[in-house]
Amino acid sequence: MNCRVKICGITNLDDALVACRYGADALGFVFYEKSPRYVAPDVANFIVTQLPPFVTPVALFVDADRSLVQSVISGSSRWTIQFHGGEPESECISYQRPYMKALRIQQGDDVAALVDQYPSASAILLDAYKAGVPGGTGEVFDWSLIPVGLSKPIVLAGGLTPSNIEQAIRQVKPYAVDVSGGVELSKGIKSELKVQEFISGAKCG
Ligand SMILES: O=C(O)c1ccccc1NCC(=O)[C@H](O)[C@H](O)COP(=O)(O)O
Repeated sequence: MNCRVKICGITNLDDALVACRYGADALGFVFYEKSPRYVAPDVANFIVTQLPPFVTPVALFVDADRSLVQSVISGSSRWTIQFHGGEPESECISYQRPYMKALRIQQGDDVAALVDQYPSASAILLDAYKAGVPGGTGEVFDWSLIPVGLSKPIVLAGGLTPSNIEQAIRQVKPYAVDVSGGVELSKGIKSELKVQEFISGAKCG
């Protein structure tokens, strides 16, 4: 299948290097202080200096202050940004960095129309909607809501695990997949075995 893989919720160097060793294409760092996967900007920027080439670090924000976004991305030219709140396109584009916009999908959504609101995005991440929780919910949404022929590359997220990743890729055919809770031992700490199984399922399944 050879789908690209982003491992999100990286909080420490060991987990970052394990994910890279098994073939992760991107690593996500959560700069949302209410998250159990929050990582301090200086820790994340240190981890970025240790990453091998061709692995993209992704800085995840939820309706963050401009000063926070600027301070994180000024630490490395390698950062791609993931906006996981209600940020409009005008805000996302204003940092002049490649970005993904996360959309939290629920029944009744017109996914194509939502995607079309972000013509400047590199990709759109589709995650499960859960009231009061901006992300990392561990919940799967109804993949049949995703139409074929969307205008942007799609990163599928939400409740993915080593057990459902092959089915997800077969059904949705996304550009990439994104996982956090499904490869954890505990919140913010990754399981080497689950990371290995997940990436192998996404790339070889
Ligand atoms: O992971 C978090 O704690 C988080 C908090 C606030 C906003 C987004 C968050 N994570 C976003 C991600 O990119 C997750 O990978 C995505 O939501 C899927 O999470 P999961 O269902 O646990 O795989």
